[in-house]
Amino acid sequence: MPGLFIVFEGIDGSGKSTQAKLLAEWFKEKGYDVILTKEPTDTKLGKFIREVVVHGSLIDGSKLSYEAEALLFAADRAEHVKKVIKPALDKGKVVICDRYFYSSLAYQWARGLDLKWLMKINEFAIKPNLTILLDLPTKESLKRIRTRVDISEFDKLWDLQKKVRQNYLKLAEMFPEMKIINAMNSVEDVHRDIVALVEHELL
Ligand SMILES: Nc1ncnc2c1ncn2[C@@H]1O[C@H](COP(=O)(O)OP(=O)(O)O)[C@@H](O)[C@H]1O
Ligand SMILES: Cc1cn([C@H]2C[C@H](O)[C@@H](COP(=O)(O)OP(=O)(O)O)O2)c(=O)[nH]c1=O
Repeated sequence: MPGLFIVFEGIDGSGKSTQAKLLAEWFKEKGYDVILTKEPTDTKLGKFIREVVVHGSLIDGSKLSYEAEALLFAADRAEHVKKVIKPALDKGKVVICDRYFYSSLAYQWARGLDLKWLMKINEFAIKPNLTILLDLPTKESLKRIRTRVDISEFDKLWDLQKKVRQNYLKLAEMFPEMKIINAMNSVEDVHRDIVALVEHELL
């Protein structure tokens, strides 16, 4: 049986890591063979990206150009698809991924890069069976991650997150596999809504 590929997307603090873990547990309890993965990956390349791009440039633009950032995320994804995601799907596993190419479209588009170019450099990325967009107001997401962000960066992060949220909502109109879940509810209620969506769309 071919595997199932499920992706979580959303702005920082929308609950992706929390919900991805809960859904992986849910599948495991049903007897499925599940892998839980994320982007940037935990490889040397992914760690490099997190260090140089995410922490170096979350706000003010990194030492790297935005084009170079986009290509780095795409390079990490190429390795991820080829060495982790596709082999697991070929073995019939459920692959749950916290961020995927939609993050590149939403975030690098917000940096002013051309959407068509971003789609081109990610065209190798296999399409998920289901992409879950956890949507919530920027204000709430920033409240949830306030401990992670240096207070001096807050305003610029606010602007970026607002733009990224709008981009995600536009992407949801472009990609039929992307479904919107209200991330404002409690952890349990969001999980319940996600399970209902998975059962309706995939099982
Ligand atoms: N539905 C929710 N309601 C309130 N807080 C939440 C909810 N989901 C996650 N959180 C909290 O918000 C923070 C960010 O959650 P996380 O899953 O790390 O988000 P992301 O991976 O999207 O950045 C964590 O402290 C988490 O415990
Ligand atoms: C995968 C990916 C992430 N990103 C950004 C989104 C996040 O700010 C950061 C990834 O860090 P992450 O640990 O996912 O942040 P969070 O858990 O708060 O969502 O990198 C891109 O800009 N492009 C991409 O292709």
